Amino acid sequence: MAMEQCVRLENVGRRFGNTEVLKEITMSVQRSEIFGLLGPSGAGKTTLVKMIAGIDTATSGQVYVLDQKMPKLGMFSKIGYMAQSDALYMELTAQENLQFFASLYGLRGSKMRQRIEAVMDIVGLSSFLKKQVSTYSGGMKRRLSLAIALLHEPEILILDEPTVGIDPVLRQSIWKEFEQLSQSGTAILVTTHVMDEADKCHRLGMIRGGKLIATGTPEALKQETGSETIEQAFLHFGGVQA
Ligand SMILES: Nc1ncnc2c1ncn2[C@@H]1O[C@H](COP(=O)(O)OP(=O)(O)OP(=O)(O)O)[C@@H](O)[C@H]1O
Repeated sequence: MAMEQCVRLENVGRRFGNTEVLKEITMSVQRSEIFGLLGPSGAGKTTLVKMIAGIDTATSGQVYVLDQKMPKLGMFSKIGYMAQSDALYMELTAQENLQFFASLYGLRGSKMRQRIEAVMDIVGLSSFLKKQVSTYSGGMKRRLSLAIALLHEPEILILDEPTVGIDPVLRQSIWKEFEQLSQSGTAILVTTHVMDEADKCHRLGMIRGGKLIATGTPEALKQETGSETIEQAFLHFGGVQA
């Protein structure tokens, strides 16, 4: 059966002035797939996901989302994007934040209420709905940002380090939710440098110095390099012997 590609990158590059931050990235993310972008700080993960989300533009190559060339304005309703830094209105309550973003996505009335309830339940914040966001901890803000990205049931979910500052128990339940979303057809692209999260992805892209140095399932990447862990496999592909 042919796989349905939700995201497709062809020789994508990005430079800032004379600095080439991403080089000839070719990869794809399929429907129902959790694809992890793994790499050290500064590797280019955020730059790459921003181009897929349509908030930055490649300087070379092509980015397609659902067969549409990005950036494209109308695509924002199909994409849920959780940035690395939280874009929340601190002086408003969580509920007001959610209502604001829900209205941008055209959600109204009972559908809006139902989605707000559902996403706050997923991130374990239901009892904090009416609290002002300025009183939230860092981890709670991350969870609220994730709730916002899930509001409009996007076909593609792009999550830039979604579980930073989130405790292990909740992190596990959030990953279960990612698994469920993927089973219901959502394509999920997640950046991480947490190795145990990398193991939960269906497929990984290892990125280092702006280059995609390897792609494959966690198992295949380990096998190919004779490694016991993803970390060792990463070091191997990066030219460092563990
Ligand atoms: N607007 C910009 N202007 C100039 N350089 C930039 C800009 N945005 C990113 N860069 C550079 O691009 C490189 C990749 O940054 P990026 O944020 O994509 O890395 P990352 O892999 O997401 O890192 P982290 O895990 O720390 O978030 C870095 O060297 C960064 O300094």
